[in-house]
Amino acid sequence: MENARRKIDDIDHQLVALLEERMQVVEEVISIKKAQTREVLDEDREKDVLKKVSACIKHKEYEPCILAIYEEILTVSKVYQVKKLTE
Ligand SMILES: C=C(O[C@@H]1C=C(C(=O)O)C=C[C@H]1O)C(=O)O
Repeated sequence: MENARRKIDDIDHQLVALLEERMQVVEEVISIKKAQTREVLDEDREKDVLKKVSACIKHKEYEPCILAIYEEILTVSKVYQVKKLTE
């Protein structure tokens, strides 16, 4: 059990770094949307993101789990953008 949990802790460490990196790019998107007065929601882009994510998944049995996580990432990304664009 300890060994498995150590592996999960290590993966979480990597995931957090990548999520922080993703949010930093979202900051760039916020600046562009502000400058171009564009909507936060871009449904076509979201469909494309989810399509690309699905295509990366090697173990198809994990697809529903990973897509559920991604739906949440997209939601949180939009909530953050709306907050930053309205404050
Ligand atoms: C980041 C963007 O804003 C929103 C959030 C997205 C994301 O986090 O990937 C994708 C599309 C948009 O609904 C974007 O437009 O690229």
